[in-house]
Amino acid sequence: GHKWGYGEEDGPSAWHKSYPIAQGTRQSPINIVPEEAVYDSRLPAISINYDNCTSLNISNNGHSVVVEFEDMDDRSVIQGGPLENAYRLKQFHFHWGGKDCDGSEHTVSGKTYVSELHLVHWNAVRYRTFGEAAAAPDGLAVLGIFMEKGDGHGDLHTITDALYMVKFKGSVANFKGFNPKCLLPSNLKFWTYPGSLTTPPLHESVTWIVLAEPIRVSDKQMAKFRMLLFSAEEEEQRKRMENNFRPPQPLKGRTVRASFK
Ligand SMILES: CCN[C@H]1CN(CCOCC)S(=O)(=O)c2sc(S(N)(=O)=O)cc21
Ligand SMILES: [Zn+2]
Repeated sequence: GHKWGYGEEDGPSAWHKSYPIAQGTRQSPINIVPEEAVYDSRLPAISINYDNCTSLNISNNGHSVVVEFEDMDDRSVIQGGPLENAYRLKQFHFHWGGKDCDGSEHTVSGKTYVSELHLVHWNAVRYRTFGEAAAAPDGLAVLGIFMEKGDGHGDLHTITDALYMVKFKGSVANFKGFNPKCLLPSNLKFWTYPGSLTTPPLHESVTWIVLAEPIRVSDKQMAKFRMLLFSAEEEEQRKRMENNFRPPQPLKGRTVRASFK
């Protein structure tokens, strides 16, 4: 696909030139306004069943740091909430800022968090491949978890301690045996709305499930995310990987539902 990034020339405000869907009717992220969300008492709780042995590797794709999972069966799935069937865990990744004033993609009444974790799942019941699902209106379900400044998160260090291995774009390292269930907050109350990928190709294929309770990340842990690079080892200019977030997009009449009052 076409080169895109988060800089002045190739950043979110320019993406529409190569990806016209950027100006579509169900784009993400959005600003969530809790008072305007519709409480839906019929929404079942989210059910998360992740197997301990499906994580594969951690990598730097030049846009974020990504942990990928084996997804040839239903060992690690999310279901319930707004989802009609089980969706398979494919990967998780993060978005963050350069300083602590912003970094998350979704905002809550205009409040930004220092980072946002995305757990990406695909509908393997209806689609044969991830790529097919990624382009289908009910193909993906992304669980969004806000990360706020605080004392270090018990298990996040497993990830931040591995980031030195994937400093450069294109680097990959073994990362087996990691179960992201340990990253979830204690309360799984959520907002949900129909949206899109927040990076190109910006497919309008995501059922977003955004948890209301953030997890905590320490200064030291954030510093390790910020030592990652957008650039590959052989590139001259070394650009720090930070501010890899898209700002909120127009709601365009969509309803955000809440699983809680
Ligand atoms: C840098 C590219 N990021 C993409 C890569 N994928 C999509 C394209 O795949 C086609 C085979 S993805 O479905 O893994 C995905 S989810 C999110 S987000 N931030 O909305 O959770 C972005 C992306
Ligand atoms: Zn994301």
